[in-house]
Amino acid sequence: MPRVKQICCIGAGYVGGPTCAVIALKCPHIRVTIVDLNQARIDAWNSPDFNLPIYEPGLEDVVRQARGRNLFFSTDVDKGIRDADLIFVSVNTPTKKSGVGAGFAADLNYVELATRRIAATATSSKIVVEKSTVPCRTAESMRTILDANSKPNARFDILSNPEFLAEGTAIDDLFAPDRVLIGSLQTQEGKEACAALSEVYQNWVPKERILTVGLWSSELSKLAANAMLAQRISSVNALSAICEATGANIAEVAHSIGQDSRIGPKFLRASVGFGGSCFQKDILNLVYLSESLNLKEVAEYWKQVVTMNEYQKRRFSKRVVDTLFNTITGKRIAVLGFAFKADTGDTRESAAITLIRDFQQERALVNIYDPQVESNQIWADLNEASPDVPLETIQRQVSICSSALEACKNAEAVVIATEWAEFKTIDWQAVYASMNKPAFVFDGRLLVDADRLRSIGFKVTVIGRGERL
Ligand SMILES: NC(=O)C1=CN([C@@H]2O[C@H](COP(=O)(O)OP(=O)(O)OC[C@H]3O[C@@H](n4cnc5c(N)ncnc54)[C@H](O)[C@@H]3O)[C@@H](O)[C@H]2O)C=CC1
Ligand SMILES: O=C(O)[C@H]1O[C@H](OP(=O)(O)OP(=O)(O)OC[C@H]2O[C@@H](n3ccc(=O)[nH]c3=O)[C@H](O)[C@@H]2O)[C@H](O)[C@@H](O)[C@@H]1O
Repeated sequence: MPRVKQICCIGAGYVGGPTCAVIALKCPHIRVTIVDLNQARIDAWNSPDFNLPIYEPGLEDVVRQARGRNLFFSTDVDKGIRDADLIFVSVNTPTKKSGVGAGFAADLNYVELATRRIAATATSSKIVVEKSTVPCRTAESMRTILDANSKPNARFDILSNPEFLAEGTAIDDLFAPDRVLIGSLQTQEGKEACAALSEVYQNWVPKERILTVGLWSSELSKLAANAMLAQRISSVNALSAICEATGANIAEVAHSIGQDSRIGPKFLRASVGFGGSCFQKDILNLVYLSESLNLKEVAEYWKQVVTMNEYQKRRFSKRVVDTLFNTITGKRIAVLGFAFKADTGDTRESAAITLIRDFQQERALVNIYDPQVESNQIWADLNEASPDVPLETIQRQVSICSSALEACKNAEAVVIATEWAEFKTIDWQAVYASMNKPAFVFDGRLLVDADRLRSIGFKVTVIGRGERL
């Protein structure tokens, strides 16, 4: 198998952009072109002042070093495909909104369109790599489409190479991944294609961290990893409810169980609920797969992880209402953080959206502050969350603020929805002085020093702690 010289990545999103920018940085001998149908997105990747379409610590530096050298962004999808010997398919795979499997199955329309485009355009042999998260055996459908539509002389090898980066730490994750997973058919050609992709990663990833497995194992491992990570959060959040009812402290419980080396300390932080574009979507995908395989009990088991997450969000907003004397009508609530986690501007499935919708339904006034999320994104998300409420009505109830201090002014309560580091160092004394009394803080992220805030005068409620205000 010849060495990979040109890579094309279809999809310039949160995964395709950072992943292939890092490949370009680490492999100066490979020409990497990232293509997308979305002109605005490509323009942003190409912007002279590096005003990139996604916020990710360290990303700008990578793009500055590689762009124009061996990293290119383009809307010319066909040229990208034609020139490449290896093509990543890194398009979105959202949950289906209608038709068979609506609400559970992955919408593979974008993967199919990209695959058809490859078949229609390629005039020489290619390695096609599934980077998107897809249901088990998607590679088989891709093969059928490619075989039925390919031009003479074009032969395709299909690999699965799921991505495990987390937003906010994408560049660190890509520089030093726990593992790179490559799935291939166990044929001679499949193994050679796998070796060619492995060689690309070996430019910076130690060989022992590159795992090569069968195609179906690789596809399923991605869904399984996300399901198990989300399951840990739902487990710890379920325990947080018990803590609140008993006086135990979830931070102490998580620390105690995490010291067991079989459990480990990571990913045990109780929260207002997990968000992000993938956990819920991938679990629902696993639920759908299990149901299609007639594995009803397995489907129910995984579904409970999502059910618990919904319960956690509801439980938190109810606690806010209960604590504020059973009504928040006409009261001003400052929500600090709108992104689904810190260090990203991404709001997909953010718990903050559900909380704010609940507060709107209770007819509260809401002030929002987030250091990275753009106002138009916040309005779009709130509009989508309450499709029956006109945007003008939402905008009469909700204000977007440019600092935490501004958001908290004249508020009855502060709700911490995202764990941005800057919320730890707010001038809480000044916040207290500017709020109505009694001034409440609801910490949904185990972020603040509750005792210090109480000494200032705040009444503090922390997720997973049931003690006095
Ligand atoms: N966001 C994340 O942190 C992670 C996402 N994933 C998976 O990676 C995949 C991509 O996710 P994101 O990058 O977040 O999605 P995204 O929505 O940010 O980006 C996907 C891009 O693909 C483009 N696209 C769609 N169809 C196309 C076509 N036929 N030709 C050219 N461009 C096309 C869209 O315009 C969009 O810019 C999904 O399957 C997701 O589950 C995996 C690991 C992490
Ligand atoms: O497939 C994907 O999209 C990615 O999904 C997650 O990454 P991401 O969603 O970007 O971010 P996480 O750090 O996993 O956080 C997800 C959500 O869980 C929450 N969380 C995380 C950890 C924790 O202990 N508690 C907790 O509530 C976060 O605040 C956030 O809302 C996985 O961590 C990645 O490995 C995976 O590649």
